[in-house]
Amino acid sequence: MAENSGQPIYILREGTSRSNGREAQNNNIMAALAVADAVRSTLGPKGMDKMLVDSTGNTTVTNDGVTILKEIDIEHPAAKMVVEVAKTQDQQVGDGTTTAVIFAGALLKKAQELMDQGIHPTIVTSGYRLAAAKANELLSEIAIPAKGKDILKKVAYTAMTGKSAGAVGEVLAGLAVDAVLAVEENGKVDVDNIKVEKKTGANVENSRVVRGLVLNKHRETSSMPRKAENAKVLLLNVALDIKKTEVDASIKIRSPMQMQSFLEQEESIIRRKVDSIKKSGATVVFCQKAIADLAAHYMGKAGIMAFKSMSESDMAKLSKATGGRVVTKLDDIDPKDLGFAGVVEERLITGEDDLLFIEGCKNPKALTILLRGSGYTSIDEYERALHDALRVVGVVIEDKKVVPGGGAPEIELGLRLRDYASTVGGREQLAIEAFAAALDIIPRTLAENAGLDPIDMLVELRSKHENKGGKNFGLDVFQGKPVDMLEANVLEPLRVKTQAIGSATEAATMILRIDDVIASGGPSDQEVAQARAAAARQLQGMRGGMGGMPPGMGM
Ligand SMILES: Nc1ncnc2c1ncn2[C@@H]1O[C@H](COP(=O)(O)OP(=O)(O)O)[C@@H](O)[C@H]1O
Ligand SMILES: [Mg+2]
Repeated sequence: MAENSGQPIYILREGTSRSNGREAQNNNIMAALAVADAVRSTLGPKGMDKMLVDSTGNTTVTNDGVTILKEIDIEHPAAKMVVEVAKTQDQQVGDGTTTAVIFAGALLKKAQELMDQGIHPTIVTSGYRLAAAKANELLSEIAIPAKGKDILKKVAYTAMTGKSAGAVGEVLAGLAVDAVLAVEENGKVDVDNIKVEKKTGANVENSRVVRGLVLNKHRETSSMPRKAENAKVLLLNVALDIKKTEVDASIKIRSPMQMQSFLEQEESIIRRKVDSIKKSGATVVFCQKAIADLAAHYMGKAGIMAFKSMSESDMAKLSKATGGRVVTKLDDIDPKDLGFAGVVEERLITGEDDLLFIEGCKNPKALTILLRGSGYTSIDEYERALHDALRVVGVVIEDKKVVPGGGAPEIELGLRLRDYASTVGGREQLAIEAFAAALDIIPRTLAENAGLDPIDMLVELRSKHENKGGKNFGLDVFQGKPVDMLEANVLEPLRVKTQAIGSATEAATMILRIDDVIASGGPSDQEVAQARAAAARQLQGMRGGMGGMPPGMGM
């Protein structure tokens, strides 16, 4: 509203809510803090789980930050920005989502304290940016070079502790490392090459990495063999039936002779198609299109296994795994286009279901983790744990750098950033110190969630880090004291920390720079009721000949 010769001017539609200045900032900070608080209790190996029940009654039991935040309906725009932090973290690294969110919350809380002391938000945000850039630099100094399967296993295990999968972490860590190493290509890892096939009905110890693929497919007829060894795999994108005519055509058959010759002709077409498959030497056929019964029959007689209606994505995976090329013409199939698999076999799994195993492939860049579990809830949480483990192992193979866990890097950064702050001076120094203090939220929360005294633990950790050789000390939540995290085998990818700090800072500074919230949004129930009442009043007024303007419409 602005004043113009005494008359108020309304520039916003009626019903628009607006808050500005400190009020807007406080509201946004409160909303963001609420998000951080929602996941805080899940941090670390001793974090609690949350049970999420959706509107259809499906339940998820999880301790995964991003899963929780994705499931709960969040409305507030500033809160959504914090949820985005978790999503970005998940996309970029696959772990550290809770850390990132809690840290964003801590940054905002510290910012609020500074603003209460009269420090302008722009000073806070520029101090935060300086601190984040310095933190990045310091982190690469703290980082430890990582090579070898052993370290990868430790990283995988660390990423999963705290998930319900903790007890089976060893099994899952082994699976994750084997799978990722198998798909690594020139130092790059695409975990999309790894398919996780969940199957309940057995313990997780029965899970395994299938070097190749596991598909939910069955051979066309039972006359085909169940198993093909040293299989030559043909990937076909041609239908194995009679070509349908493009236009509607009908054939008039006037005599049994004609019928006979018509059928013979059909048969010979199909026979020719199968013959060219036989000639190529293929013993297993995956066909993206249809397979006529007669074609299946001939192939069965020739000892060829065949599968129809394959999806395009399965064909792509098959091509990657077996080294075969998808063939679109049946004449003169080049034997070089055939893929290879040691075994293709339809196998019974726990007596309930047949699955198709394609194993021992020549070039197993696509593979499957056959994940077993006794129940749907637990197997889903194993899958989430495995998802984190696959990602962090891939990240460490790519970056070759790890940092100790248990709050060690946060404590070390906190100390070093305080030193750095004094070199910057001025008011920004206060913001950098606040950033350093905000980092304490990680070890503090780890301690709280383990039922330990956070103040004592922070003091002990800091004194370790102030001594020479103490930079890798983190909180061992099981022993309840600072321990060298290298010796405790608690290791995380460097990228988990750089990403968490980077995106938390970005979200916090973005939220701090907002000083005006103008929300038009859909009306709330209450607003709808108010609007109805106003309309009724107006109508009454008109009937009474008063011609009243609705409130807020005045010029
Ligand atoms: N065995 C352990 N001892 C102490 N801290 C651990 C251990 N395992 C993991 N952590 C710490 O737990 C934190 C991660 O907790 P987690 O619940 O997985 O949240 P996030 O979603 O941030 O990954 C990290 O700070 C990590 O170093
Ligand atoms: Mg984690």
